[in-house]
Amino acid sequence: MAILTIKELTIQHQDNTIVNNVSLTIHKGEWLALVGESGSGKSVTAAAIGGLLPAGLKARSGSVLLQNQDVSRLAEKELQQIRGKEISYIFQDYQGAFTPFITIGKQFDEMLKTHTSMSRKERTEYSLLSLKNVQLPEERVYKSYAFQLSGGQLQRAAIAMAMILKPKLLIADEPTTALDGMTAMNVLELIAHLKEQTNCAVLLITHDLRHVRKYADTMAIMLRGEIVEAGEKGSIFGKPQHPYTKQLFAAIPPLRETPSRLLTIAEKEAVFI
Ligand SMILES: Nc1ncnc2c1ncn2[C@@H]1O[C@H](COP(=O)(O)OP(=O)(O)OP(=O)(O)O)[C@@H](O)[C@H]1O
Repeated sequence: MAILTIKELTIQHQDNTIVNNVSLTIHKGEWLALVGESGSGKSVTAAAIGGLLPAGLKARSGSVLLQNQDVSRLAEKELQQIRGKEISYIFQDYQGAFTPFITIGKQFDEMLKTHTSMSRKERTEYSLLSLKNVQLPEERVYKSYAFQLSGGQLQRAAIAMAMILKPKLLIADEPTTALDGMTAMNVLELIAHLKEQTNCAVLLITHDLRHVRKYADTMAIMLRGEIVEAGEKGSIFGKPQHPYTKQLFAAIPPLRETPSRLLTIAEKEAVFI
């Protein structure tokens, strides 16, 4: 079942076309990786899905269907209902997921208060459970402010919050770029685990082809605002068609020459393919 269908989406900034005629489909439980050079329009496309286009950018044509609902036609108030509940985002800037001077617990509570009819007790219990589910010390994190947590902990908390309402689609825009290799792997493992638990669809924007190789089912490659190639990960890695895709794969560094005994298990797993 298709969860997200983007049809011929074109986004403009003044007279510049930023995203040109982009079409994409992601099915229930599917993990799609969107890759491509910097500035190719990946984040703008992702932002358009939830109606989060920055000021000055405008969808000129096309549609964004969440199942059968065209979310590109919705007013901001309706979009607010959908964001968090049906479509959730996590970003590279995990600090930005939380308001600095409100405890993490209070922010979880507000989210549940806005979107569910849970009682206060249920909300607290469910928030604690969600934090525990992402392997955080739930009582402590619940009472903490964002600045009291490490980067890895904060990204886990951001993921827990993004998943708390069991969205149909999780959009992860370079969620590991600001994290060290080991923490990045753990965060992706966590997303994979939550995806298994909820069977949500995942749209992952990344520059790291190791992560695509390991986690994605399908992939799409963007170049200068257009999708130049899309399909099953295996067939694209096995037989890339577009010259840009070939160039992208050719740029993957060869296996590190570090003696294997010096690599930790996580690093071994993370070695470029
Ligand atoms: N608010 C804005 N106003 C004008 N142009 C913008 C704005 N936001 C993004 N752009 C332009 O849109 C284009 C696509 O940007 P986008 O952030 O989607 O690229 P990207 O593929 O996600 O890049 P990266 O991998 O570096 O994050 C870029 O040329 C960028 O300069």
